[in-house]
Amino acid sequence: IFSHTSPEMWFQGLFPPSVCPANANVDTFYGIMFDAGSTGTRIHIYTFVQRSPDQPLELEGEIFESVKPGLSAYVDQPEKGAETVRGLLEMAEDAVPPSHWKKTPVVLKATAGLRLLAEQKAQALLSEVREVFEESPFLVPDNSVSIMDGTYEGILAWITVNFLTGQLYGQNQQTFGILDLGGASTQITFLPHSKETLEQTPVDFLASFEMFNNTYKLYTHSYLGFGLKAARLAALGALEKEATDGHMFRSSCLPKQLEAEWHFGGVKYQYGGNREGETGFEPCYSEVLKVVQGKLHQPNEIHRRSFYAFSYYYDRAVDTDLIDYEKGGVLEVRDFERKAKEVCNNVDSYSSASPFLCMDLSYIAALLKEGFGFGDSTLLQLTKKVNNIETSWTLGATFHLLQLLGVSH
Ligand SMILES: Nc1ncnc2c1ncn2[C@@H]1O[C@H](COP(=O)(O)OP(=O)(O)O)[C@@H](O)[C@H]1O
Ligand SMILES: [Ca+2]
Repeated sequence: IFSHTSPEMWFQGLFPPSVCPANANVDTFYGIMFDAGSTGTRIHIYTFVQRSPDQPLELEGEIFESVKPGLSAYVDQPEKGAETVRGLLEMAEDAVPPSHWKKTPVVLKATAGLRLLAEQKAQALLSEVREVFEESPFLVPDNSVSIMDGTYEGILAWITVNFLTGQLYGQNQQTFGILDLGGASTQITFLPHSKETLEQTPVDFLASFEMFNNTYKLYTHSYLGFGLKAARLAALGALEKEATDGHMFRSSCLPKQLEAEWHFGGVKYQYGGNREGETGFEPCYSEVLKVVQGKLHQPNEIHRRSFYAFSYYYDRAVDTDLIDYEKGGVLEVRDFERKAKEVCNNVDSYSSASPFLCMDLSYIAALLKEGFGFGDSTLLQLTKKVNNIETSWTLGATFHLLQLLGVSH
């Protein structure tokens, strides 16, 4: 039965991979990146292989885990917050072989949740996390625990998506823009082709960097306070008020009879439906419109670029069966508005899913159309994973980290 097998084939199977001559030079590297988001903390453990010293690293796989709530919910209990990081880091001890621990870097970058906290409180949280890192067996680079600048959030997510879809190397590069809708902030990033865009854009919306022997000048901006959950508070009028305690914030986007409370960023809010007044899509849309109208820069060129959208764009599209949770899909901007009408005009029958569904969908429609200025028929690619890797800024950040440490070229 082995007569068709050549001798080389025979021997190949006999060598364990690490001593097999064909693989003699293969090196494995690991990188651990924490995303301390406003609604949750996530660990991404990436595995890379290098087939020979003169070849680039290849991404082999990712292990991903997350916990809720995010660090900012522990604003007055920093040690407890850091414990959530410790729990996730223990997973990394199982995922990375002990022989590699000392050279595997671990980094945490916090986003909008911590940007919104008082400086001192945010620093207290970060310093507790630093202690957890120092006690771990991993490599802790300088400045390994920090709040990330919003500009990087956009650039790094852009790198991730365009790397995973194969746009950053080889011929025929047609990069995709990205739209990320977090809890507290939202990002838009794309590679402008036209000179007009570069001329008409405020300089702090443009960022240049080098990657894989190319120079890119990206349009990118992170809007703090325009994430989905921050937008809920803005729509409810809860951001203008000094004392939120005991005040009931009402909205035409919520089920009429609803009264409930909600915790975000360590603050408790009470909210409810418009018992006396109107409810439904029309009044709701004008509420959320006030949050975005005239507040965002509208680059003309977005009408001619293709965009990937993720985070809450993805989650709310899944919640309303616009796309499949596993497969994602392609939507038009108008699909969000259509769903918003459907949900808002029957808000009571959807309230078991989430009382905020009408408000969230209306906000997404308003953000896309009146905020960024997208057309009704603009196509959005909704994706959670590409080739089984999460479409998160964390991969771009890990590339950058390995480059800084001299592990990759
Ligand atoms: N690794 C991930 N893959 C896909 N979606 C993610 C990932 N991490 C976070 N999200 C999504 O991001 C949204 C929450 O944003 P978050 O990161 O907590 O806030 P912010 O970016 O404003 O700090 C949620 O929709 C969540 O599903
Ligand atoms: Ca995020």
